[in-house]
Amino acid sequence: MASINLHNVCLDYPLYGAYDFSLKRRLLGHLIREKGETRIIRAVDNVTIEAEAGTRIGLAGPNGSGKSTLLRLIAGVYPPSSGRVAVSGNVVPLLGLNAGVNLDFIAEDNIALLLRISGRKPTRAVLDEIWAFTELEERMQRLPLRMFSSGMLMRVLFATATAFPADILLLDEWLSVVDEHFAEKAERRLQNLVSQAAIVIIASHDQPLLRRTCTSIINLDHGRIASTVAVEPPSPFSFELREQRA
Ligand SMILES: Nc1ncnc2c1ncn2[C@@H]1O[C@H](COP(=O)(O)OP(=O)(O)OP(=O)(O)O)[C@@H](O)[C@H]1O
Repeated sequence: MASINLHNVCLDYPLYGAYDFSLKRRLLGHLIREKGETRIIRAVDNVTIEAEAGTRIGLAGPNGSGKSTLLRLIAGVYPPSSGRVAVSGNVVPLLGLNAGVNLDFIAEDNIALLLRISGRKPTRAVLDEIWAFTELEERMQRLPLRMFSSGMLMRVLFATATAFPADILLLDEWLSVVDEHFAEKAERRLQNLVSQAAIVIIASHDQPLLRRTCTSIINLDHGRIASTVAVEPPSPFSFELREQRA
């Protein structure tokens, strides 16, 4: 049974030498370093979330409020600095362009590697289906990912990550780099995957998307949960009204 339990979770990013970039500080060095200077950024601050099968959570909040970091914690990319993270079920994370690929490897090898990491066998049929979904030229399969544009790279990552259903689907806002045609096609495939997944967590600035897809929206602010809002399912009455008007 799929579940996610985060209990009082914090994530601190260490800032290695980040205070020494200014010229003044480089020249004056230790002389101007204030005592007790913070050398971390707390990106996620004391967050508790419980999700069971059927939960669809939207993560909202301004830039830098901790949405992506929270998704990475759930995906196991980062361990928490404190608190407890317990996730059960197979997780498909769609977390962005640099997630888990080697840009020097050719596209086909990257796809095979990503499939193996998620416990799937990269058979010829699976690889062909994924490549057909990308709509990229056949020959590009044998080119290193370094030669792909952002949108092309996203097509490859999206097609691979969504090739199989997931228990837990984690989505960061990332479809922005693909063109309109692929975005429409991707949203259809995504909605299909969302409907099959037990738990879905989406980080986005797109409120209508969150309201269409989620059962609740968590608003983050400086890494903390500022509020949690339940999303009302569209009432059958208003649907009937709309149908009658049409
Ligand atoms: N690798 C990193 N090293 C240091 N600090 C980081 C790192 N990644 C993110 N941060 C910091 O952590 C905080 C949260 O960032 P995060 O990317 O999780 O926010 P976000 O809500 O997803 O933002 P956006 O809406 O812009 O995507 C920010 O203050 C950011 O500067």
